[in-house]
Amino acid sequence: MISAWSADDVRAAEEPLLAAGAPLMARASFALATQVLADLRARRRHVRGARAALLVGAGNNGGDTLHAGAVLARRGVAVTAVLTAERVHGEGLAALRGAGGRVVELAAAPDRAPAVAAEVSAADVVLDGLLGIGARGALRGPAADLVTELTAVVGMESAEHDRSGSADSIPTAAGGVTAGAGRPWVVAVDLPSGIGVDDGTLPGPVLAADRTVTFGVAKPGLLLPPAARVVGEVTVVDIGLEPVGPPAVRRLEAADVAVSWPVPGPSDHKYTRGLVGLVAGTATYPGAAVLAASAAVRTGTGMVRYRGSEPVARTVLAARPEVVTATGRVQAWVVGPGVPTTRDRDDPADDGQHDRGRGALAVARGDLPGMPYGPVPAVVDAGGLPLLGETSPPWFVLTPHAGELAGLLRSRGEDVHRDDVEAAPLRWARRAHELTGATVLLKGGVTVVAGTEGAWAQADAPGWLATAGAGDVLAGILGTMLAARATDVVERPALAAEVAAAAALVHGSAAERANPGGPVAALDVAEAVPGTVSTLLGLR
Ligand SMILES: NC(=O)C1=CN([C@@H]2O[C@H](COP(=O)(O)OP(=O)(O)OC[C@H]3O[C@@H](n4cnc5c(N)ncnc54)[C@H](OP(=O)(O)O)[C@@H]3O)[C@@H](O)[C@H]2O)[C@@H](O)CC1
Ligand SMILES: Nc1ncnc2c1ncn2[C@@H]1O[C@H](COP(=O)(O)OP(=O)(O)O)[C@@H](O)[C@H]1O
Ligand SMILES: [K+]
Repeated sequence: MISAWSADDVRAAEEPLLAAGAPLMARASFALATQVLADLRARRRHVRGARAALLVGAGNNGGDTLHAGAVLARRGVAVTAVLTAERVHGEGLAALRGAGGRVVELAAAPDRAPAVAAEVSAADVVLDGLLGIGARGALRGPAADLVTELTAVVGMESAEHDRSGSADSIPTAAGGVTAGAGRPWVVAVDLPSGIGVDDGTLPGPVLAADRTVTFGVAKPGLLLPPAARVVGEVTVVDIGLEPVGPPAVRRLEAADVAVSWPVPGPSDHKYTRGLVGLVAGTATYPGAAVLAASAAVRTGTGMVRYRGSEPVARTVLAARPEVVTATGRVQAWVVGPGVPTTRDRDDPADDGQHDRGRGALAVARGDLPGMPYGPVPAVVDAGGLPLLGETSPPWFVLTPHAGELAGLLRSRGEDVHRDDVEAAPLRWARRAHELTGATVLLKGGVTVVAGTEGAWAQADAPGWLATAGAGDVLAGILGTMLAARATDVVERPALAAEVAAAAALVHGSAAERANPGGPVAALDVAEAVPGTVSTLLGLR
């Protein structure tokens, strides 16, 4: 698991260490320099003679960068520091000068930004030390001018990396092109300057990194979209920080999902494994029912009970003969894939699914006295979202994409559109959780989950997963995972968010497995789930 703490929590963790005289900046800058030297060695034969450009801001982030630059200069790297503020970290500057580094004072001559950017872009490696956790809002002044010029020269996309990463690395969510000749390797110091440290927003110009060397612990902005696209490979270096309190954002790794996977034992039978009830598909969208049912079956449910019109049920059974249409006990409901979003009960395209969906959600909420089958978790997707009541329990997991989330929020009085959600996914997922009470899984290239305790950000899927029906597959996977742990999820509401994050990991990993490095169809993703799960379980 990768855990990220807010800027305030990091400062609070630093305080006692600094008071005790711990050399945090020395540790941070030495680790940074060591990583930069390793990257240089990997990219060219000799470190000696390589050119490094340091982008230096007013604060300690610039201090880290200057100290690291001094280490590089002593190893024979030709180091130039571009100072974007009139006052920068004094000790760091003295160290760099003492090691033979060159200094360019951009703050004194801001109109030189284009010429300085051209020089910086000719370096082998650029260290972005303009802003760290002290960042407030978009980059301003000479730092903003320089980054704007640089992004025009070197581009906004970061380089492609090995997705597997190393033990202390977070695989990138970016993708993109390999940093080739003519484009410097960009290393962000603590974080790419100008990202929203705690919310992952991109309020202004940001130089996309190939690697981020972050100190002590990850910061939320490194995991969250859209900033997660510009962080490159994240390397967390230990400087002795131990934040107290829960992390703000977490990311599950495969091994985390493996340890909590419910593996059936000799005393299990289909009713103990969890039954999924599925209200999905209409005559207009029968495929969604097939996809969700296939995914639920392939994730290892005890049984799928399908609820829908007879022609759609026949289509589902033709694809998945394991599915049952008889009514009975259900441990988790999936409501809404392939169901139209209209609120009109008389819509002929509705096929009766709105009424079935409302009924299922009432059972899942535990609203029906005398009904023995609730409360149980529910996945509420697509056309199920408008069926929600004013408030929902946290064991309901809503699975909108950005457009659907904006619609849900508008229906509750927020003036928000798809673009707003895409610019600040965590903020709006949280808002939807506050307004509805439900756990909210917001789908996207990085999937964000907001629940009763903290948030999750999963970046497991290749871009190829952005294909019709992929969301229906996720709904089926999540339904099975919730059904298997139904009692726990209802009793411990925070668990719903963790299971949702785990489902996003399984979904993304299955997409990668279905056709590594190439296009996938939604049904192929469902078919790849059993193999994905056995590979995960091999990690136990
Ligand atoms: N504490 C420690 O010992 C350790 C700290 N460490 C390192 O320190 C970093 C945090 O350092 P920090 O607190 O000095 O803040 P930092 O991010 O460098 O910048 C603040 C400066 O930037 C300015 N500024 C703010 N927003 C701006 C904007 N949008 N555009 C332009 N300027 C802006 C702001 O000016 P102000 O807004 O206050 O006028 C202020 O001058 C941390 O990320 C890590 O790298 C490690 O070495 C471990 C040990
Ligand atoms: N750029 C991307 N990279 C990786 N996964 C993506 C990307 N865009 C979307 N996805 C994933 O693809 C799925 C699309 O779901 P959705 O939009 O509901 O499609 P549909 O309604 O057609 O099933 C989601 O799980 C989402 O997280
Ligand atoms: K930085």
